[in-house]
Amino acid sequence: MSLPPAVVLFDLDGTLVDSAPDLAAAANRVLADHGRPPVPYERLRQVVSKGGRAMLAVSFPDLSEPQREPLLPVFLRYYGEALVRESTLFDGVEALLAALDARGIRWGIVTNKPEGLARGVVEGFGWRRRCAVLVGGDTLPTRKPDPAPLLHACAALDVAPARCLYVGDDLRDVQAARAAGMPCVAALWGYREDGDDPLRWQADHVSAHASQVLEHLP
Ligand SMILES: O=C(O)COP(=O)(O)O
Ligand SMILES: [Mg+2]
Repeated sequence: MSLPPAVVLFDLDGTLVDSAPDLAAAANRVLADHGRPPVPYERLRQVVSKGGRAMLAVSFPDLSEPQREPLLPVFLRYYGEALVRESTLFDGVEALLAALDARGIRWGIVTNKPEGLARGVVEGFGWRRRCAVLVGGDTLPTRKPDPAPLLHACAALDVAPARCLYVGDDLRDVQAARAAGMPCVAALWGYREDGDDPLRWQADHVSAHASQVLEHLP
């Protein structure tokens, strides 16, 4: 009996989309509102895959977490106003997605970005019809590193986790995949802070370029 076809699930920021320019612009707009100078782009870029709260922590290190919390909806609103202005695809991503489509391999997105914003990015890159499933950070009560979003995507596509491959650029992506029983690839082309070492994340595979992902299909 042949195996059912594989499905590839992707993290969004730092894996498919280099969204750092638009997210950094939103963070710097919040800083400007408070009369503060912009934070260097390279510093903001490092923490994009750790989410909006991490970007605000880098931007307002002197504020406590509760003090920063009201800034999050403002940051997300600014980002939503300019979602795919400067964001681009990482090298090799479009070719990878085209190869998956050509082979009839379904692919989808499981991100911690709020679903509405993620949907806007999907629309912005013209993927609406191609992306088989989209799970955002607020789709369910829990998000990565919890495995629930990955399992939700599997259920939506009626595929077993073991027949999927999850590709992500952050430790929590690998943790979520492992907890879901899903093979995973750590994407070395994504966002990292000094001290983050994807080779120690216990991913099944690490890839330096999107073109290598196909080699790891389950
Ligand atoms: O918005 C975030 O928290 C990061 O998004 P990601 O999960 O697509 O890297
Ligand atoms: Mg990411």
